Amino acid sequence: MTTLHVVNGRVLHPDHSITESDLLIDQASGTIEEIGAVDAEDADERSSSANRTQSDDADETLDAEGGLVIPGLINAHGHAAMTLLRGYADDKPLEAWLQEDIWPAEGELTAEDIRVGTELAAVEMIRSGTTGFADMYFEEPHVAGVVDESGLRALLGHGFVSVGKPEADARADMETSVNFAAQYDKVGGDRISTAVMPHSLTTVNEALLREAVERAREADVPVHIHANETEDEVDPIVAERGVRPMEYAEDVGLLADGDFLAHCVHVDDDEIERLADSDAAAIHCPASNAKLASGIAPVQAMLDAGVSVGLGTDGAASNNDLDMFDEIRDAAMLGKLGADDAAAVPASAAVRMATEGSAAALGFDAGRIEVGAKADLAVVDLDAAHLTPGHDLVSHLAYAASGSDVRHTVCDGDVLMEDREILTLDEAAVTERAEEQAADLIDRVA
Ligand SMILES: CSC[C@H]1O[C@@H](n2cnc3c(O)ncnc32)[C@H](O)[C@@H]1O
Ligand SMILES: [Zn+2]
Repeated sequence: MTTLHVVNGRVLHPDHSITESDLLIDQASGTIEEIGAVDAEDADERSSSANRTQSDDADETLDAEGGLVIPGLINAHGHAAMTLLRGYADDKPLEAWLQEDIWPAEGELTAEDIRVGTELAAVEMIRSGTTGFADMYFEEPHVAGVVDESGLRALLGHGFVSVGKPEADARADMETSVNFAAQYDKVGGDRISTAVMPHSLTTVNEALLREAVERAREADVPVHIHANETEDEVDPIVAERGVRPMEYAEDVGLLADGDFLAHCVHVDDDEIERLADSDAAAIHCPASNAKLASGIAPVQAMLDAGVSVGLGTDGAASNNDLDMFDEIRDAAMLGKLGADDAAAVPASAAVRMATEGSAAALGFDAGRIEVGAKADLAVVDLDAAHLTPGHDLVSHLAYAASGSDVRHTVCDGDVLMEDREILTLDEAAVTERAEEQAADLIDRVA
């Protein structure tokens, strides 16, 4: 058994208590084997040696001295390759942003753009302590290649739309989504899983939506979709069908175990109850919802009702970064504003959303530091002025820390970043290539 020892740090446990503990990780299974109390003499000896050393029995050691070992953050909704469109179109509401800027640019995307944009996203995520993500986009086999190479964990799907397309093209798009999900689920291990991904309740027609859901059930994969993001998305459903979107979603077969719905901003009490009574999860995207002025999701009400809630950045073009620490803070801040209650969405709840909540939504056996769970974790360097004094480290995670405080990132028992150096991707080459590829894309759009 090859092992990774994470030593000398403090560990954030699932109940949010914190102890000085070491972790023993089995790299073959990628799981946490032991969480041990620290032997003081051992700790002194180890901290004086190199950061990650080959010990006598050939195991690796990762030094977390002065750091807090937390579950790797999980970005449960996004469009990774949209990093290439970061800052390309800002300060517009969703519909205008998509129609006037984003969709025309996406019309020019090549598979290579998507590969490069996803690599850029992977660098950004690893750097900021994100170990797992969901991706709804195009050319997903190329996204899977980047996931494989980067060492991250991901749930991937081809997003499809039917509006504005001939029926045959829309059907082919849906087939691509179903086929990708069926072929790539758990391909080469358990770091890659999939879902069928209709874009939204309003951009896919009812017949194709029903069929896609049925096909997802046959393939034994979940469905991921945007829902109730703006009022403009809710109103036509109410006008045409006389029911609100969550009732329509249930009617087409959605809200089953494993399904997850991005945004859920404009949900009324009945819809919150439907979500709570279902086994589906809502993915809160506070920064994107704020930037596009879509609204403030009733997150505390959803949590109170028992809805399973995860956290996501959405794409980098509506955020404009993939730092989940920002997202945690935004969830807490906007949760309070939305509920008009400073006690709403406390630090602990926001951190849980980005860890256990997102893991549960995506079906990852991660999001918690516990024996038997996947060894997906980040070490946050606490030795910084903005994280001093250390009265309450969960408060710091939510309100004071940022992605740049992450020192090490580990996924599936493998070290992806050590001492702020990414080991699985060449960061300088990725960013340089992304700059060129983005410029080339914009030239093609013009
Ligand atoms: C069909 S692949 C995914 C599709 O979604 C677009 N998108 C990005 N952000 C949002 C959002 O906040 N709401 C709805 N759709 C969004 C993305 O540009 C792709 O076209
Ligand atoms: Zn989205």
